Amino acid sequence: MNFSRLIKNCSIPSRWLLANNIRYQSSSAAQNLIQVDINEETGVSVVSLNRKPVNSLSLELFKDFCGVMDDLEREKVRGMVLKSSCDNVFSSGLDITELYPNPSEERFEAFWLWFQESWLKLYASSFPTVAFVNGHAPAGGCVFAISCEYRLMLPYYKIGLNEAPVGIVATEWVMNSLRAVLPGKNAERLLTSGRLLDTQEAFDIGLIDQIVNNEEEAMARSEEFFATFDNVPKLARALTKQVYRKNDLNQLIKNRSSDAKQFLNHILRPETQKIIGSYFKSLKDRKKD
Ligand SMILES: CC/C=C\C/C=C\CCC/C=C/CC(=O)SCCNC(=O)CCNC(=O)[C@H](O)C(C)(C)COP(=O)(O)OP(=O)(O)OC[C@H]1O[C@@H](n2cnc3c(N)ncnc32)[C@H](O)[C@@H]1OP(=O)(O)O
Repeated sequence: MNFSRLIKNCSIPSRWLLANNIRYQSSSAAQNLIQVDINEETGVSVVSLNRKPVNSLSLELFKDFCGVMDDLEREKVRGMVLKSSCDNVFSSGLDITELYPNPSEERFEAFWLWFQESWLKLYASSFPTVAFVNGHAPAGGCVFAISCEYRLMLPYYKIGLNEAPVGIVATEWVMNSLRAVLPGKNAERLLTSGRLLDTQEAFDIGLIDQIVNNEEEAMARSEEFFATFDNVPKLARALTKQVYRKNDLNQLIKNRSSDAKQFLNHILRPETQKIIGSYFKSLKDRKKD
């Protein structure tokens, strides 16, 4: 695969307003990896990640997610609630089988570029976004949540960026998304310790905005959040958000290719493969105990 062509096809245009230049083709219509439900009355769209059993994030899921985001931009939805349709898990993060054992360069580059693209589309979406964290949200799952504008979470689950203990160094755009939600000191501690916080701890440090007890409450709180923008012209709101987030977006847009190469080099290092391998084995072994 020609890497520079792939980058070009995936690139956000220089205006960095999001792009319809990626031709979206559902990679997995039969698998239905993302479910979308638009409420015609309220204009709110509920997007459910649906890759059983734990919403691990694969290349196909990222592609489908980008397609859904393009559709919602075209539909001019009033707001989006991102949730999971898996029991107890919002998303278990990147699909470890995309990282281990020794992924092919071609697959990995495509995987990483669609991950970047998913983040760009979510982080710069013109419509307001709420993450309803209705299950555990480690690593890449937390990245999805912190890229939204508002976070609601059910009690007794875990959220955080546990990349470091898994042998992965979070990339700068992920760190920037966290810094946008948490004051510097707490963000750095969360990243360097890789600690997963329970719902109450996440609320106490401001990683999530509200604790909700069920989906009904989550939808009511989301509606309240969307209503705060009802008297704001849509374009002014969208541009304000995008200009506010411009530095974070540009950091990735300018470095997409090197970001992907750096991550691939890091993942393919024998020491990294060894750490991810034993982590993955421990996940599997947990079940046998
Ligand atoms: C130089 C470097 C530059 C840049 C680096 C950049 C960036 C980083 C930015 C983002 C990076 C993210 C990295 C990741 O996301 S790595 C993934 C990390 N995820 C985790 O650590 C979570 C692992 N999973 C769990 O803890 C539990 O599964 C969970 C609590 C989510 C759910 O528990 P539950 O008991 O309900 O289910 P399980 O029995 O554990 O799981 C069911 C089966 O699913 C498999 N599984 C779980 N998670 C994953 C995964 N992430 N990928 C693939 N497979 C996964 C699990 O093994 C079970 O499989 P079977 O045993 O049934 O075969």
